[in-house]
Amino acid sequence: MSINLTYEFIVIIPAAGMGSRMQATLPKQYLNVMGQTILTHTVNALSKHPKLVKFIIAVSKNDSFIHQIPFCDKISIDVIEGGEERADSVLSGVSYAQKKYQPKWILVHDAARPLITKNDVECLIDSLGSEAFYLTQSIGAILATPLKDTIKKISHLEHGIYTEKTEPREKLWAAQTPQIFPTKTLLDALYFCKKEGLSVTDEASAIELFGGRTFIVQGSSSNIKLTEPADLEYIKFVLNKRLNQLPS
Ligand SMILES: Nc1ccn([C@@H]2O[C@H](COP(=O)(O)OP(=O)(O)OP(=O)(O)O)[C@@H](O)[C@H]2O)c(=O)n1
Ligand SMILES: C[C@](O)(CO)[C@H](O)COP(=O)(O)O
Repeated sequence: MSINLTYEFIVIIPAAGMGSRMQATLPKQYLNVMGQTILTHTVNALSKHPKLVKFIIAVSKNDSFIHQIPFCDKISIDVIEGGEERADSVLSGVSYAQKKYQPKWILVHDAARPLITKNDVECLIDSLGSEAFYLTQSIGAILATPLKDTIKKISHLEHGIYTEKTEPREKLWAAQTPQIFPTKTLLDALYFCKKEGLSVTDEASAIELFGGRTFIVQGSSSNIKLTEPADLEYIKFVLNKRLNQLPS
């Protein structure tokens, strides 16, 4: 498959988690909603954007589900082995993509975020060519949303936990995915964090620890990550509305 790596993009989809917080009988990315797995909904949602042409799905070593999923033939998928932590799965995916396709840019999107929209992906990709991206000297971009609650930094004592002074809410946003970075830089940043034993929960954190800056694009509050049981009810509700084109 030839990929026009100037105007087309590859997406790493970390899907090797166990979904322990979900407390389900199978990993949450394989839970069935309206006849399709969460992972299928996520891949289908991403594939609505014409510039996303290759999906590299990182699954756990003993995954027995992925090859039973009937993805649409038009969607080009490579399946690789993920790792112990999310960052390891992303590192495996980016390393594989770099070796096989040498893409200039790479996107990373959680399998557990099935409500991503074509418009949000478009806004993220478009931001790379914006004056603001250039003027902020950013090297990549992420979707994120402003917080609705006041966030408290905590400290622990044996008697309980208490609050510490923290940043004002206006300066704190909730990161989502997709996150997009130059492939080589992201690969170097993830290797650096791995080598230094620095635990990161998203790609932007690795880039920041590696000395880079990340541009923020406001995403949709509906682009939640399936984490706990209550999230599944919301995802079912939104998917049902979209599939039945009810006004949101
Ligand atoms: N070793 C891991 C851990 C997580 N992920 C993926 O990273 C995404 C976000 O991670 P998270 O929501 O934490 O998923 P889990 O680790 O499965 O959830 P939990 O922490 O509740 O076990 C998910 O799509 C998950 O499949 C991964 O590819 N490899
Ligand atoms: C990448 C992410 O979805 C951004 O909010 C989040 O960090 C994933 O965290 P998790 O603990 O692996 O779910």
